Amino acid sequence: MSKRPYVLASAATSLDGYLDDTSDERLLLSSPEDFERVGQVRGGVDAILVGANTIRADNPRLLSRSGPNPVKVTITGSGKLDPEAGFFTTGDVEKLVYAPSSVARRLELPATVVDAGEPLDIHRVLADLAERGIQRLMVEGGSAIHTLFFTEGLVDELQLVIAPFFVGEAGAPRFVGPGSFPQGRMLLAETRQLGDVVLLRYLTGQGATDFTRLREAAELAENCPPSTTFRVGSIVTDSRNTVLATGFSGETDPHDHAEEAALAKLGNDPRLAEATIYSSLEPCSSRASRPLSCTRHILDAGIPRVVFAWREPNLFVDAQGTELLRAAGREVVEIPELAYLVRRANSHLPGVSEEPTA
Ligand SMILES: NC(=O)C1=CN([C@@H]2O[C@H](COP(=O)(O)OP(=O)(O)OC[C@H]3O[C@@H](n4cnc5c(N)ncnc54)[C@H](OP(=O)(O)O)[C@@H]3O)[C@@H](O)[C@H]2O)C=CC1
Ligand SMILES: Nc1c(N[C@@H]2O[C@H](COP(=O)(O)O)[C@@H](O)[C@H]2O)[nH]c(=O)[nH]c1=O
Repeated sequence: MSKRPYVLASAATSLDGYLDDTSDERLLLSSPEDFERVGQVRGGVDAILVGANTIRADNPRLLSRSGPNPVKVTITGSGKLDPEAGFFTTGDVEKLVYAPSSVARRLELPATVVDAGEPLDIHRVLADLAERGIQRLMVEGGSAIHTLFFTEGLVDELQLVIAPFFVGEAGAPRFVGPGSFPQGRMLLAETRQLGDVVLLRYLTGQGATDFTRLREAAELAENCPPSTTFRVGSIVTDSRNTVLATGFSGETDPHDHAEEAALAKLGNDPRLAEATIYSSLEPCSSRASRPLSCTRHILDAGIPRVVFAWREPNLFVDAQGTELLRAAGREVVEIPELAYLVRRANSHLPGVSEEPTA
């Protein structure tokens, strides 16, 4: 399977599940606080995708409110896009238009037009985005686009905002249309009130797997003996999410780190070439008590994916595990929503409490 970006679907709906009404005016569903949040989420992704109809209906600019502006992406079957639309004229960023081969050939727009196959193949679009260095893609809709991404099983995370009113118009676009959607319940990772709307953050697929396994890894730290350094838990899984080994700080010796303890149980296991290592704390990059850091152990074991919750604060050393792993081409996923569990397990350390401000 070809690589694709992490896909974050984002939508605001009415109580009865509509994305918009039937008027020509764009319907504001989000509260001011939520529009601010959406602007910040845009600043944290590499690219943002909307369907051609949303460009025609809303004339969005798709700019961030903090951080760099993301690359703008759209897909079209007809090629009917106005070169004067805000999508093309705002933001000093690359604009990508994916179209079927027959349309891409003749399309002239102030953007990079990409042939996406005949008919357009959404998997090919995502593989191309990954090749262009897009690791995190925000998909803002509309209805046809959300339906396509969900029914193709291409969503890792959904950020759904519910506005406190009804639309009630049969012709208005729903969040998604009919289709064959992935089965099973998504994992509710967060709820948040923003003014008079509520944000529901769901994880699916790999996102849900990572969240669940990392929480289990963090809970393993409860086994650590009393310590004057970090209390960490780690789990190594294979490509099918089967647990290969677990470890925690101080497991067999007071100097053991969690990742080191887990990896010591696996030797040169060939399954490590497709494994994921979960560690509640970012893997260490230098050590006083042992010659090899956990980052070095992970690199030497050939593990391609690392998932952690809490960036190592510079209490003892200048931590660079994430940077070193990424520089070596390893995928590093940070899930800061679970960092509170790790801070709680380490509240014996100076300046650390469950709250992020400490
Ligand atoms: N509340 C919210 O969060 C949001 C609301 N919206 C609302 O959603 C509505 C738009 O939704 P909708 O009408 O469903 O349109 P979309 O924005 O989902 O765009 C649909 C268009 O995308 C292109 N497309 C989709 N799938 C394919 C495919 N497989 N191959 C080729 N092209 C494809 C087609 O473009 P073409 O026609 O050019 O061939 C199609 O008409 C608007 O009213 C907008 O305001 C939009 C985003 C967010
Ligand atoms: N109406 C609506 C959304 N609409 C989305 O925002 C896009 C326009 O953003 P901008 O470029 O900043 O003008 C629009 O095209 C659509 O994708 N989003 C939301 O979070 N909440 C809302 O209520």
